[in-house]
Order: sequence, then structure tokens, then C-alpha cells
Amino acid sequence: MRNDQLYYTINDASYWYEIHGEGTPVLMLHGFTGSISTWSNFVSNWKSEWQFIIIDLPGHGKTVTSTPRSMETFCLEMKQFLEYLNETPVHLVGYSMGGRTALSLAMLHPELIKSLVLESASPGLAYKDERKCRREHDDNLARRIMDEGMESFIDFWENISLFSTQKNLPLEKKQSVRDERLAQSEEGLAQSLRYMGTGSQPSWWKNLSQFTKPVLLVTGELDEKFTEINKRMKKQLSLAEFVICENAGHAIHVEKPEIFGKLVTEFISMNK
Ligand SMILES: C=C(O[C@H]1C=C[C@H](C(=O)CCC(=O)O)[C@@H](C(=O)O)[C@@H]1O)C(=O)O
Repeated sequence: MRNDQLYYTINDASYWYEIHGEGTPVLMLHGFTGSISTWSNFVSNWKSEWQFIIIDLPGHGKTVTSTPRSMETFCLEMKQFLEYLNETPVHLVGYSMGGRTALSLAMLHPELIKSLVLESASPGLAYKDERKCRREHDDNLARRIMDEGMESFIDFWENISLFSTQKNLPLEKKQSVRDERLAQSEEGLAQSLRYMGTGSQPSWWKNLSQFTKPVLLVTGELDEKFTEINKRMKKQLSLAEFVICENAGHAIHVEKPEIFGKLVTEFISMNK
């Protein structure tokens, strides 16, 4: 049973990653304010069947980059990382920002991907003016983080409407999500928003229909915004499976971990 915890250093970046389990490799990418810890329960439940490769994205966890990472640069470095591990092709699972990143990796380097699971993700923003507006929004948010500090930002962030369904979670689970967010750095989150944010990445809307690998789209029924985005994605990804989880919000892996685990493992098992 493999259990590595290491840095992968490339250019001026040191990516912290863990590998747990044996068998077919599954690369898992967390969301904004998250880290490797996002997947702890999922990995411990399923590592007997799969080899999970989990990594801290730029600006998060223990990963350190001397200069900011664009989505394209990060994806190129992930290509080199997976080739270094000699673990290609991989099943790729991404949540929210990690889903945008997983989709970018799949669009830019499809040869690396065996299958793709996108939890509450988007392909970016289709129009130039949308992206410009979102970059300004995310730059303001980044400035707020630097001006007000982590506790103030996380107080704000965990109360945005997108996460309203998490208020019904048991206190212990809410605290665990909050602690993971608070463990991030102001500089890291600000950099993530400014360089890998929704408005900074390329739009993949026009590329989706050319993607031929198996795709599972997952959203929460109570997350209307991302469910609508994924309904549009499904029209482009005609062969994709699209599951809308009942009575769940944005973070299905937090709110419905058993359902999420079953969905993902059954999907990647069918596409081994
Ligand atoms: C609030 C919006 O955008 C953010 C929502 C989700 C993304 C994310 O990764 C959140 C993960 C979490 O906090 O649990 C994040 C991103 O993709 O970078 C977005 O900034 C929105 O309404 O679009």
C-alpha cells in the first residue's frame, strides 16, 4: 500500500502532493480555499481500490511558487508531474476551482486523461467582457483578503449564498471546512484568484464538443447556478453523464459524501 507525501519541484514551484493506495491512478484537485485535506475522507474510504494522487494547487496548502501560476502554466507542470510519476493516463476528479482546472488540463493535454469527473465546475466564461468583469471582481476580492485578513474573509466567504446549504451540516463538519479554509494564506488565495480565477482562465465552451474521453458532471440540485451551467455543458458534451444530486448544494463531497463516493468510484470503475 503506497503512502507517499512529497514535494515535486519544477521551475520555481514546489508542489506538495500525497499518493495513497494501489492500482489505477486517480488525480484529485480541490477547490478555492481548499487543500489536500478536502479529499481525506474520500481517499481513506476508497484507497484499497485505487491509487489517489492528491496535490495542493498553486496558492493553497503547502505548495509554494515564487511566481504566480496561470492556468496554462499549471497544466503544463501537471503534465510534467504525471510523466515524472509515470502515472498516465489518469482518472481526473476536480471540485469547483479544481473542476475548472481539471477541465483545463483535459482540454490542453487530453492524452493524460482516462476519464474526467467535474463536481460543480464550469468551463470558464464564454465572452471577453464577462472575463474582464470577473477579473476585476476577483481582483477586488483578492484586495479584500489582503486588507482584511483570513478570518474576516472566511467569515464572508462561508456565508455567500453558494454555500447556504452547508449551514444545515453538523457543527463538526462545518468547523472542519472552516478550519481548512483558515489554514490557507492571504497571499496564496489572492494569487489564486488573480491568476487562476474564473475570469483569468481560457474559456473552454467552444472546445467541449471535441472532447471524446468519458465525462461525469455532478452538481447539487440546490446549487441552481452551477446546475444551469452544467446543463449547458451537457449539451456540448453529448456523451457525458450528468447527475444532479438531490437535496445537495455546491460541495456534494461535503454534504453527501456517500453518494459522491459511490458516483465517482462507479464511474471510474466503468472506465478503467
Ligand atoms: C462564488 C462564485 O465563484 C466561486 C465559487 C466556487 C469556486 C470554488 O472553488 C469554491 C470552493 C469552495 O469554497 O468550497 C471558486 C472558483 O472556481 O475559483 C469561485 O471563485 C460564483 O458565483 O461563480
